[in-house]
Amino acid sequence: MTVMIDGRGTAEKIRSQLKQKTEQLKQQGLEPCLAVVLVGDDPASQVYVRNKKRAAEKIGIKTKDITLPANTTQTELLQLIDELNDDVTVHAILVQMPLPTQLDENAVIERIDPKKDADGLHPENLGHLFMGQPKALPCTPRGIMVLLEEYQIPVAGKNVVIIGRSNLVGRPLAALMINADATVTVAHSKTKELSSVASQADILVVATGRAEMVDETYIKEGATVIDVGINRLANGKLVGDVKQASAETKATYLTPVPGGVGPMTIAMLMQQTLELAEKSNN
Ligand SMILES: Nc1nc2c(c(=O)[nH]1)N[C@@H](CN(C=O)c1ccc(C(=O)N[C@@H](CCC(=O)O)C(=O)O)cc1)CN2
Ligand SMILES: [Mg+2]
Repeated sequence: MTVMIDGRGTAEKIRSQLKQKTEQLKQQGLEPCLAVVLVGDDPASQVYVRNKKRAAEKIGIKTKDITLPANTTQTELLQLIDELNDDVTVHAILVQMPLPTQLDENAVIERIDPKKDADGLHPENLGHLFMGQPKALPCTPRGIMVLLEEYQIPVAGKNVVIIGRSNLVGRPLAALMINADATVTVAHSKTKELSSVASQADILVVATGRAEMVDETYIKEGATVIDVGINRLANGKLVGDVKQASAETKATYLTPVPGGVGPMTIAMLMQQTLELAEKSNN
């Protein structure tokens, strides 16, 4: 029997707690505000940004919405970020990724004031995380840790294999897992004998961006499998990086797609916005 981890339900529970928290902050005269920056017209990004604004609105977090054309220059985007950094009414800044190819994502992230880093992706915040003293955290990895906690799945001393080494998921998740006393392997496209490496995992996290790449041959009997992938097939169906039916023959816990990790990313973004607002002096 596989327990399906309910990310949607967990995210909803967190959001209702955050709503109360927001009301308290407002009573204290603090109006939390998240700046949401979207460059270009990538349809998936438009959906994610809309969902983020909707989540903020439901919780009572104000958003400052900025949509820029696809041909925006690096100078223009950096100037916008400088303005948001200087705006005392803005507590958190989010730049939706990916950016159009003419823009340098790392330089953009680096320009955000680390104290307003809603996504926790600024090198200074990643540095704190890797030193075991986290401040702002990347939202998807944080959401994964919260789901494991929610389902009381122990991490300390466990073998964790993460497939994928992105700055958004794999690398920061490795740091969070190390900080939680796991034994961590980060595998990727150049890893030899990948299915054999993966099948050592008590907790297998898959963030490859390759639809249904992982089947039961990658999974140890009784493992927890966290599927970070979101892939839309030609027939319109949304699938993860894990073949779900096949994983269910082995996994004890499994995150579905949709309704697993995705909704937690947005809930964590909301939580971080409130935390940054609270830590600010305005
Ligand atoms: N600045 C950022 N850019 C990107 C991030 C991020 O955390 N910060 N992550 C991804 C996209 N993303 C948020 O931005 C995101 C992706 C998916 C979901 C989600 O809830 N997915 C649903 C399915 C939604 C659908 O139908 O398409 C689910 O899994 O249930 C939330 C956030 C890249 N860019
Ligand atoms: Mg680029």
